[in-house]
Amino acid sequence: MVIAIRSLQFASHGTLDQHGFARNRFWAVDEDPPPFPTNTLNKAFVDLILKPSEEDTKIWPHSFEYRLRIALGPGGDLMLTSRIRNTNSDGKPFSFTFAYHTYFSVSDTEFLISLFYLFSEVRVEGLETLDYLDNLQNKERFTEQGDALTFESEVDKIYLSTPTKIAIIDHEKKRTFVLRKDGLPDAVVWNPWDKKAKAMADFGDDEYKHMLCVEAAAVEKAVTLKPGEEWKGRLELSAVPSSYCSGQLDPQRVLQGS
Ligand SMILES: O=P(O)(O)OC[C@H]1O[C@@H](O)[C@H](O)[C@@H](O)[C@@H]1O
Repeated sequence: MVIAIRSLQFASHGTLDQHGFARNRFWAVDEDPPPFPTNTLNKAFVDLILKPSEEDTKIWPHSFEYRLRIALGPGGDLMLTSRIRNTNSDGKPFSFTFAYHTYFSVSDTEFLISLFYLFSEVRVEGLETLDYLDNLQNKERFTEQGDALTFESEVDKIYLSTPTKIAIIDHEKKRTFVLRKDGLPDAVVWNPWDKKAKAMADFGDDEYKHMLCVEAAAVEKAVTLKPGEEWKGRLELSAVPSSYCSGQLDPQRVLQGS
């Protein structure tokens, strides 16, 4: 799994370059972060901080502190907590969009034809029937139809008002990634598929078959902070064993399970 932080802008949803600048900067270790409102039992964590450089303020004229805690739970769960504070001294608010750009390694996103039926090895559950903005169609709004999401071509969608829990079910690997999120109402689902993969310099031609991006995000409505205000966006990722019988998956177990 690969994670990049897209802030203070998701993709082209703003005035900055694609995905903003936070992901391309060197972060410092935050030796003395302000306490978290709720204490976690996780002992394995690192706190990082990003403050704008002079160059950054030329492209985004605001002062901020972006704190990121990366924590590992005892079972291998990964917890990412971002805290962004407006430290402007000129009294000005600022707005930003955000996404945790999480790439998941999956067995095969393509449809396989088995002897008796057509099925996909990889499905996403939790987003069915929701509205989404389609990045491939000028961010037009549509409503998802049907059951869990499967993949047979390029996809680049921003699902809106999503539940706090989303599952990526990998039949072949018998593994489910569970995303739990807080403060991040949207979810981006992205796979470049074959043509775009070939056109991307940092992406292998066939890698689209074995990856899927499902990203906890705040895109449709930008977050606005007045000076002194802080925003928090949290993502928890776990990988749990999953199986299915007779080709049928039990989505309720995945979505309602712990
Ligand atoms: O290659 P990048 O800049 O990390 O972006 C990859 C993709 O990331 C997705 O999150 C976006 O929705 C896509 O539009 C974008 O192409």
